[in-house]
Amino acid sequence: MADIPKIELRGVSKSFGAKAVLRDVSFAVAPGEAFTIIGGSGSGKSVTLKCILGLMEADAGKIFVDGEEITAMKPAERDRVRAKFGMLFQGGALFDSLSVWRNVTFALTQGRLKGGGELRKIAEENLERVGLGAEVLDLRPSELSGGMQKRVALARAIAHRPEIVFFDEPTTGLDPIRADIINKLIVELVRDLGITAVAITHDMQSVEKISDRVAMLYDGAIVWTGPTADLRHSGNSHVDQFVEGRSDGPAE
Ligand SMILES: Nc1ncnc2c1ncn2[C@@H]1O[C@H](COP(=O)(O)OP(=O)(O)OP(=O)(O)O)[C@@H](O)[C@H]1O
Repeated sequence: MADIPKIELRGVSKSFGAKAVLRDVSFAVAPGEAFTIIGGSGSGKSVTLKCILGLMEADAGKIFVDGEEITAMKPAERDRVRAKFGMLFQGGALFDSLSVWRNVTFALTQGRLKGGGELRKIAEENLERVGLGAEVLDLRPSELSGGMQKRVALARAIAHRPEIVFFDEPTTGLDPIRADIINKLIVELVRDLGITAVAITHDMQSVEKISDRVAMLYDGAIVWTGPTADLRHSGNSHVDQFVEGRSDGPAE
């Protein structure tokens, strides 16, 4: 059982009209591993994530979660698998018409209806995990700073105890200090809750802090995969250019 990847993509391809945006993408993420997909703008990171989440259909290839092929599943079966997923959206995607605690417990109110008191308690526990106190429970997201909003979004992503959490550009819009705090929190949550993490980002600090392993997408294809420790001596010119943030190199 230990050999079954938590997530596996085999030969996934996707085109929009004549434009191939994913070309034969394959990778596997082990249980408990933190895996990050890097790549420049338009390289296909978001489309990869959307295919795994089932928000987009791949044209070819297979996607497996815990050894089950989700690309062959009926919608109800897919929902069962999707219940294992948590998601931290790029902008946080909090509902400003709802209080912080209602935002954190939003996924828990879908289907398994719990009483308000119980939900509030769950919100409090999860907010505590991300370093926020009970004083924020009744505030609206707009009353919080960007860094605090990100924490609330993190608390929401983990509140239903997902097995796999997807992080879409987790540090976007944060200054380096707050970005570092969020990166540390992600590392702690992944470790403490035994989560498998899949992130997409172009923030190198975030990549190095949160990932065990990295894959680089270039023009829709995986051009390198390896441990984070090898990123700075990958021997791959695309990775070098990305890591050093240079404008000269294979990517124009
Ligand atoms: N719904 C769509 N219809 C047509 N083209 C799309 C669609 N979604 C994405 N694309 C194209 O697919 C390519 C890959 O996009 P994607 O959003 O995955 O890039 P990305 O690596 O996430 O970039 P960024 O870092 O800028 O978010 C881009 O050329 C984009 O224009």
